Amino acid sequence: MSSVRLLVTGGAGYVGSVCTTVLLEQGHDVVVVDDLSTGNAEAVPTGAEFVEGDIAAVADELLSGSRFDGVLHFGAQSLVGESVEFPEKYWQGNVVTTLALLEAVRRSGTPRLVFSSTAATYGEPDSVPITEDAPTRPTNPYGASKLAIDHAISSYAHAHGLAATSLRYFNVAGAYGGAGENRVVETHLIPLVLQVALGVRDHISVFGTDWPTKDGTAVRDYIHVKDLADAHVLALTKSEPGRHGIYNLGSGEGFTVREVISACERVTGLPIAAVDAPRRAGDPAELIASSSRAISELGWNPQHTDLDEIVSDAWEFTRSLGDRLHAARR
Ligand SMILES: O=c1ccn([C@@H]2O[C@H](COP(=O)(O)OP(=O)(O)O[C@H]3O[C@H](CO)[C@H](O)[C@H](O)[C@H]3O)[C@@H](O)[C@H]2O)c(=O)[nH]1
Repeated sequence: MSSVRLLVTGGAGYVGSVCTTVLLEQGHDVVVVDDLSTGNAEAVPTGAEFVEGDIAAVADELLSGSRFDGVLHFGAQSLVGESVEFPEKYWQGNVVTTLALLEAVRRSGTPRLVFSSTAATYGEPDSVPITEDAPTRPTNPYGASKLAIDHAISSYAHAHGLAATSLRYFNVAGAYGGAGENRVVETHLIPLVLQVALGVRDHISVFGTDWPTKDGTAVRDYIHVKDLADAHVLALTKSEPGRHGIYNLGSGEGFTVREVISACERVTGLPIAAVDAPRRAGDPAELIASSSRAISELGWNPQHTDLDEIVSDAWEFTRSLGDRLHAARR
């Protein structure tokens, strides 16, 4: 793809910052917009122009002010447990904000949109691996809000000729180009387990040990954030006006929570204390992706599917945070 000008929402967050790094490496011109409600200004990669602000408030002015070739929309509220407790944050922060962004895209005639959708749109699957034709029955407001947005994007694509793509991420992990998982409030399994290895936390809670899985703990499909970023670039290149492509992105292999903890022990060479805990509200038992549509239609070719490699990159990043993590937990 020759050099293009792109607006990245949520570019101070984990996935958004890694994608921005990859887009900059490929010579594209990137403007990041982020309200820093969950991201860090220092995560915005050098070389990107940074606009601090609420996406809904600034999108119209930004997109109509100068021509953009596309928008990559990462900015979102994305914690399953929190969405059960505070659904309003998800309907407002995800759906209302994205509707404002879609209107700004339509009014400015911006031709392309890539949206961060999620495995949570499927809910508890009838069978795995999950294809894009599986029923969408989200089990939490987070997944429901992302599904509502997917529907809105479809109708905008069909009515207004937008070239749109929704990428349904499974469990993103790992690090790339100095960017990794570094949230103010961390709830994700791999960074938390690695914080135990680093001595920042004394144990990891295992949410649910009575799931119908091989060791009773929940199964997830972990995808390396660099492979995910590559899929975004392909989505920009391959999307067509008036069409909304939906693609699952995972490695196709499921690992239980206990297997992830073992991988972290292997990679770090350190023992990790785990304590059994009740199930977390809104969690499904097992999520494994079929990414065959992304592979055949987008030409996606994931390079980092080995769990130990994903954990190893995450560990390098977690160690680089070192003292700052200790200070934050004090
Ligand atoms: O301290 C913890 C944290 C997590 N888990 C378990 O580990 C698994 C993975 O949990 P994460 O919080 O790391 O990830 P989720 O599967 O909840 O969520 C991920 O997948 C979702 C789709 O289902 C969304 O896309 C979300 O943004 C993304 O982070 C789950 O079974 C969870 O219950 C624990 O046992 N202990």
